[in-house]
Amino acid sequence: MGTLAHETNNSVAILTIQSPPANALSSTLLKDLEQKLNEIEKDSAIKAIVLRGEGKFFSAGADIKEFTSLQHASDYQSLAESGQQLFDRLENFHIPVIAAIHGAALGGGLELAMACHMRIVADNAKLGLPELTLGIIPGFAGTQRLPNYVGTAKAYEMILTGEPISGIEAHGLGLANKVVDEAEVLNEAIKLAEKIAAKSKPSISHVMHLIPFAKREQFVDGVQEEAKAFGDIFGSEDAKEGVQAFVEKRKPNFQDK
Ligand SMILES: C/C=C/C(=O)SCCNC(=O)CCNC(=O)[C@H](O)C(C)(C)COP(=O)(O)OP(=O)(O)OC[C@H]1O[C@@H](n2cnc3c(N)ncnc32)[C@H](O)[C@@H]1OP(=O)(O)O
Repeated sequence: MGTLAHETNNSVAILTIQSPPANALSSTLLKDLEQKLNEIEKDSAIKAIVLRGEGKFFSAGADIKEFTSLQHASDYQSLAESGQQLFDRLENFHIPVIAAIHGAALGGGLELAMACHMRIVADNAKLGLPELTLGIIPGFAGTQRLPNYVGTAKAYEMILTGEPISGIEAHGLGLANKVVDEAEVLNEAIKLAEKIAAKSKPSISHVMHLIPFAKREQFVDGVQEEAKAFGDIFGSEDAKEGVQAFVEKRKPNFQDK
C-alpha cells in the first residue's frame, strides 16, 4: 500500500498522507507524492486538490530515523535538493493545492504546507521549524519560504528558537488563510476547493501560472545555499548528537562543534 491515498469528488482530489505514526516525510512518501502529481497532471477533470494527513498530525517533517542511514554531506545535500525540487514543482503546479493542517506541521511538514497555495489550519495545530533543536537546519526551502509568509523578524524567531506557533497565530501572521476548530479543518478545505472548482479551468490555470512570477528572484539562489548548508551541518558533532537524542527520546547535549 502507498503512503498517499487519493479520492476525487466534484473535481476536487483529496490526497491523504498515510504514514503512521507521525506522517514523517520518508523518501518513499516523497516518491509517492511525485507519482501522485504525475497522475493528477494527466487528469483534466481535477480542478483543485486538498492535501491532509491521517491520524494525529498533518506531518512531523522529514523522517529523522532515516537520517541515521545517510553518510556523507553530499547525501544530505541531495536529500535537501530532491525535497526542494518536489516542493518547487508543487508550488508551481497548475492546479491549486490547499493544505488542511491539524495536529502538527513541523519541519519538512511545514515546508510542504508552505509549498501549497493555501492553508486551512486547526486553532490548536502546532506549526514550526524545529530543526535547530536537532542540531541541524531546515532543508526543504523553509529558510526561504517562511520569511515570505511571516516576515523576516518572526522567521528568525521561529527558526532560531525552534518553537512552534499555534494555528491561531499562523492565521494572524498570514501563514494560514483560515483558522477553524480541528473538527472542521477538512470540511473547510473542501468547501474552499469546491468554490475554486466551480470556476473555469482555463482561468484557474492562468492564475496558477501568473502568481509564481511574484516570487522573489533570490529564491533560487537561496534554496541552493540552503541545500549546501544542510549537507554541511550533518558533518557537525552536534547534528549527530541531536538526531541520536531524538531517536533515544532524550535532550541533546550540544558541544557547539
Ligand atoms: C529537510 C527537513 C528536515 C526535517 O524536517 S527534520 C524533522 C523536523 N521535525 C521534528 O523535529 C518533529 C519531531 N517530532 C516531534 O516533535 C514530536 O514527535 C511531535 C510533536 C510531532 C509529536 O509529539 P508526541 O505527540 O509526543 O508523539 P511522539 O511520541 O514524539 O511521536 C510519535 C512517534 O512518531 C515518531 N516521530 C515523530 N516525528 C518524527 C519524525 N520527524 N521522523 C521520524 N519519526 C518521528 C516518534 O519517534 C514516535 O515514534 P515511536 O512511537 O516509534 O516512539
